[in-house]
Amino acid sequence: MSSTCSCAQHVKKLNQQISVMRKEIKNLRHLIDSAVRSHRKHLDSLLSALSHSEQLGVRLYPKPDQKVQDGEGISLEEGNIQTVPIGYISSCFPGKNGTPRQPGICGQSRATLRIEASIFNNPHHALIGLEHYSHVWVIFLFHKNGRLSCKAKVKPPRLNGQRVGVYSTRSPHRPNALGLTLAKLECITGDTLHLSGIDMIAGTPVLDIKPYIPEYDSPSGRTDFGNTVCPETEVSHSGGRTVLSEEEGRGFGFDVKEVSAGRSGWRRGQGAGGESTPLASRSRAEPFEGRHDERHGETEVCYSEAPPSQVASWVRAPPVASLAVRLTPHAETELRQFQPPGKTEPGRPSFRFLRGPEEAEAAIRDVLRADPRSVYRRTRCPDRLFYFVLDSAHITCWFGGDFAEVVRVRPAEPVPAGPEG
Ligand SMILES: C[S@@+](CC[C@H](N)C(=O)[O-])C[C@H]1O[C@@H](n2cnc3c(N)ncnc32)[C@H](O)[C@@H]1O
Repeated sequence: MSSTCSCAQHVKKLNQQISVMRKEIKNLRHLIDSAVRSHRKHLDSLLSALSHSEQLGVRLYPKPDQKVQDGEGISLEEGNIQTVPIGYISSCFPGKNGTPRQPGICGQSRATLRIEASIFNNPHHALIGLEHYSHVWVIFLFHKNGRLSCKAKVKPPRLNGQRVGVYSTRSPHRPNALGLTLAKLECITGDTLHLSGIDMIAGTPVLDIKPYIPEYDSPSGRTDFGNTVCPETEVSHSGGRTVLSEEEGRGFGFDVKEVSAGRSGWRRGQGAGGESTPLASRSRAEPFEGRHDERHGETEVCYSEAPPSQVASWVRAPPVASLAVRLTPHAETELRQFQPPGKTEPGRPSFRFLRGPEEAEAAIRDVLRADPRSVYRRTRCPDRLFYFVLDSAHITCWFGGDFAEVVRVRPAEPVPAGPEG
């Protein structure tokens, strides 16, 4: 009897211990789950930061609470994409120094883009029909930005230290670090695009290519914009509206007189309560005078004939002047030593992209005319020598008040081959 009793007690005790252990296991599971979740979140943000900057093609794992879609866990609907470069730029600019700030600065700047075989079974098939276009949009990643930037205001070099909103500029330092360049399509050979007028450094990962179609992409090529001045184009508002005082306007280079003369300016399309003024529905062809409102210190200006598009005046009339460029006779002689691509006379360097010393000289002049120095270099250390590499030439120059002089042109170190080349 007593042995049956102690046995039952023993079983009861064991059951109690098992139930305690079950609870502990459950708690541990909870702890492990939440640790995994938080590590995943951390890992996700690290991976997305990496994928934004240098580690292209990194797969984002599904978030713990996110539905797995297409086996990838990446939701287009939430604005997430997995970027895979379709190719890498090979360009005559191996580094950022001296690379034009916009494609229009240096028409001779050349590059090639080979579509990766890993993207399509037949990469050249993806280019069929593109030969009918003269220009292409290149969408790329600023992979050499160093770190991601989320600053709302930036200081574009053309504004010489003044800050403006990042989205009013083409600064490389922006969230998502995407660049957009309109390049000339020289020709296509197989799976490779030959481009000119570029502002991308060698090794730039390209995410997409689209044909440039003025009928779609340029307001002057489109008819669907109609003849009205859209209220959204307004810059000057007040009371729930953005106010740009005359002084601020001038700070950014707007000039009322200039505007009245119909050359450039900003306009206001709505009244104080947001109601449309006659300006908002004014025809492009109708003349309209610039006005200054003394009470509010605001300026309301309209083009005498509204152009198809409007551009901030600092783009066309930057506070930084362009420079006169000259080469010393010694530098000129050194430049003449360079041969066009494919020529291999012993003892003389060859270009990889540029067609010869004349084209290189034109490119050097274009690059320097636009003053490629950072605002810091220009203002804080103007007397320092400036170096940049153009194709296979290493250029040394110095800057005076309103000129740049090339003093030396030497063969550059060979550029490494592969995606970075
Ligand atoms: C001002 S951005 C403009 C690029 C493009 N046209 C745009 O508007 O998006 C051009 C400058 O970006 C820099 N750059 C070019 N390729 C880059 C890359 N892959 N990574 C980081 N910076 C780059 C060069 O210094 C170049 O002068």
